[in-house]
Amino acid sequence: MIIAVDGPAASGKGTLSRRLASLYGLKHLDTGALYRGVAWLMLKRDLDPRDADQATEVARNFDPEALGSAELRTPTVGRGASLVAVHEGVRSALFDFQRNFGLTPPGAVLDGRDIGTVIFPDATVKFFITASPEERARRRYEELRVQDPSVTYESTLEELRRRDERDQSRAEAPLKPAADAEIIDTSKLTPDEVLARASRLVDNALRDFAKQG
Ligand SMILES: Nc1ncnc2c1ncn2[C@@H]1O[C@H](COP(=O)(O)OP(=O)(O)OP(=O)(O)O)[C@@H](O)[C@H]1O
Ligand SMILES: Nc1ccn([C@@H]2O[C@H](COP(=O)(O)O)[C@@H](O)[C@H]2O)c(=O)n1
Repeated sequence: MIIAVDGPAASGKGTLSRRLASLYGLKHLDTGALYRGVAWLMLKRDLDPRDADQATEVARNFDPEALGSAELRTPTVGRGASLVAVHEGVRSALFDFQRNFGLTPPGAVLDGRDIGTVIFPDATVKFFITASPEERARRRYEELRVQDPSVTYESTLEELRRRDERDQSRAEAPLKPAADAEIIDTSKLTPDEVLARASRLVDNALRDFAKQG
């Protein structure tokens, strides 16, 4: 079983994905970490994430050690990730890794921006998790200010809007809900309520699958 979970930054897709994976005994892949990893490797080597050839080269020789970096979740790396993510070469270099991860038993929950539209258009169930920019900025600000007291809510909201715009308007695999995705707005829902809503849909899909035999 493949569960695709897409949505904008800080919408709660990682939280839901981890909980779905645990509930259904599946693996979980945060695909944003791959783009963050490419950006982090480039920044560490003083390379410009806007350079398509260099970004593609780094993605083709991706070093999984990057996924362990403590700097992966910083705003600078997040911004770099959305810059490397526009390059077609980077996206195709990361394609096989994501497909292979999902297709290896026992199946997986993958969260990102293009899982239901590009990576697994044939996913068993697809979700598009969203929330208002203000609520997403509030959540991200609460996380970031623990590490860096100089971060402000206003700068977090501005960066989040800029990232939404870049992710939605790029030519390659833009952020948008798959036509057959269930859209969940988490602005006024607790993580438990989001899980309850999502798992009802997964249970229905599993029931339909069992009936088909
Ligand atoms: N339904 C919710 N209500 C309130 N807070 C939530 C909810 N879901 C997640 N959060 C919190 O919001 C923050 C962002 O959530 P999460 O990391 O799951 O988002 P994300 O969409 O995966 O973000 P990113 O794309 O940047 O990785 C976390 O601190 C998480 O605990
Ligand atoms: N499937 C994906 C996942 C992520 N991206 C890009 O990476 C940036 C960081 O992602 P987070 O989920 O860690 O916030 C994101 O803004 C996207 O630009 C992507 O393109 N496709």
